Amino acid sequence: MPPKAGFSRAKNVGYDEDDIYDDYSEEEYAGDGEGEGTSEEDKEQMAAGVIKVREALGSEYKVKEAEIQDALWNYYYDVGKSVTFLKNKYAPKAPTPAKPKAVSRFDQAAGAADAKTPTSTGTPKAKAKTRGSADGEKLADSVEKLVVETKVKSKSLNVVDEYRNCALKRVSNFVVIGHVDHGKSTLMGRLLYDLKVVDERSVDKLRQEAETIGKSSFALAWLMDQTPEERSRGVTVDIATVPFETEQTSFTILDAPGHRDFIPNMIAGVSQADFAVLVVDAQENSFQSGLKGQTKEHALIVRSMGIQRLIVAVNKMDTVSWSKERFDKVRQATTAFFETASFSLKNITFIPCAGLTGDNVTKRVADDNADWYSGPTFLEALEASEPKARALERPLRLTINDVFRGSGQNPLSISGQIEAGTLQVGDVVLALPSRETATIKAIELPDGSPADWAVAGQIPTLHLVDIDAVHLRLGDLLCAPTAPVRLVKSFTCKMLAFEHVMPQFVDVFRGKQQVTGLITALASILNKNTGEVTRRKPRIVKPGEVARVRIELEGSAGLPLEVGARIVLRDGGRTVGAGLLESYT
Ligand SMILES: Nc1nc2c(ncn2[C@@H]2O[C@H](COP(=O)(O)OP(=O)(O)OP(=O)(O)O)[C@@H](O)[C@H]2O)c(=O)[nH]1
Repeated sequence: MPPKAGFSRAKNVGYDEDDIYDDYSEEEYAGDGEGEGTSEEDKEQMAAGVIKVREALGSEYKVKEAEIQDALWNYYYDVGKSVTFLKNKYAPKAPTPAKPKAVSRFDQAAGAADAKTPTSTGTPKAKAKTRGSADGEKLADSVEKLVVETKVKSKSLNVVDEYRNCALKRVSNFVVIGHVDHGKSTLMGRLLYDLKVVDERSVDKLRQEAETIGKSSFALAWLMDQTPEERSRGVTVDIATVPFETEQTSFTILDAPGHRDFIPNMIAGVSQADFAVLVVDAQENSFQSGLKGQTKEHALIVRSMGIQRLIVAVNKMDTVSWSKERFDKVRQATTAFFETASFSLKNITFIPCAGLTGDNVTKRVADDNADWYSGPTFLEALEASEPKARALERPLRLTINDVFRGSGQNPLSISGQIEAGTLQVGDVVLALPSRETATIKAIELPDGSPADWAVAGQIPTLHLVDIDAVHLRLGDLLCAPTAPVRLVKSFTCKMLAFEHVMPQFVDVFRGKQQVTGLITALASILNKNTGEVTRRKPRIVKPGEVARVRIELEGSAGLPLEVGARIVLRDGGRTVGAGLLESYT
């Protein structure tokens, strides 16, 4: 629907019109000459829209009529998008505790550094003063003083040397993506079963449980989907991280849900992966619905999050009698799409397999109809996938996947992937966005063994002290307090558009962290391969185009972002684009 005349675009989007509309004459912007007032049709649509939005919001949300109108106008009378936007903006607040908000220890430390006082945890400073420092400078002194307060002893190891001198197995993490029901969990369950990661008794138990609810084929999938909620619904609702080992490699599976409602979880999984396994159902009808659904969306997200290597498991081959023709068709149809999504075909391996029967998963397919296939098994393709280079020398960055209460000795634990740098017992880490510090009391590796240190690529469990659980949430970032990540409120990114993109509201995701933002300016369209500017100040970005856009985040918190960070933009439950942060202010 075209922009409607009679409302001032600038009134609720808050950007400088000149930035965007420089290229366009007044007439062009005003559409086809209906700029003088609101038409009857507009008024009717607006009135009907307001009623529908009010209904959808219910009595919980106290939103003024003018705000609803603004939202409807901004989203061209799309009720769904307006409701999502208003719900995000006016989510009912939890009752605030009577106690005034404590200043985080990080801010206290920053304040202390500013004041150059010798004590690290002295009286909280005025907010304005602490903020400046909390954004990254002058912290080293204060943080060192915080370390002194902890009772956890550090061995002060040179972790990079320790790592280089020990013969650790290669670490490789992969995300499993694909349309709902194409068999992701079953394939992973089969892999774990055949590699004897799970014992026969547990599988028998799951089989019996599955049979009692008449879904015996789900037993293998349940090895991956462990929570009771997931079992009763038969879908995966969060990222399951499951470690397993082969002779050469310590793998971690990041099993992401296929439903579109859970795409934010998938984004979080993808941002931690070295490569991706895309599971595609070989059957014609399912394959086609996947192409219209999450098969494409997931593959695009994966590519825009910087993943180059893809294993395409053409699954359920048993249901198509291991037909070479069917396999070739799936390969052809997906290859065409991968090329447009800027994948390099040399990095893509297609494997025909059947997770349910186990054929071509860890052992070669026995079916005579599959004589035509002489390529690798799924497991061999996993082994052949090189993990990304690890940034060991950079400051610590770890995204939290899980926060939980461990044993009595370890009342607060987190797990997550170290994206960059190293850590060791006794280290003080800074949590963002809470700006609280914590001390690492103990480290556990994915196989449950204790460790003195861990490095980029690994997904350790950290037992923490000197912090309260309220300061740590899924998706938060732990970083080196001496080199903190900035909480960014506006930035420029290079974005691949999945849908038409204009100046509009979007949900900005950094992994699982999410903040509402506004695309305030479309600066230019770029050549996909060279990055050169091909057009300045476009009015709209079309699906498949790469553009440089400016985004302002709402609220005061911001997102912890650095140059090179990958972000995903969603709107009303759809992924509209994904990008790479180029600069921020
Ligand atoms: N015949 C056959 N059925 C399979 C195969 N793999 C999975 N299935 C069946 O397909 C259905 C869906 O499998 P899941 O593994 O739960 O699919 P999923 O992609 O993990 O689904 P979500 O977790 O909801 O995203 C189940 O009934 C499986 O038993 C296969 O290789 N052959």
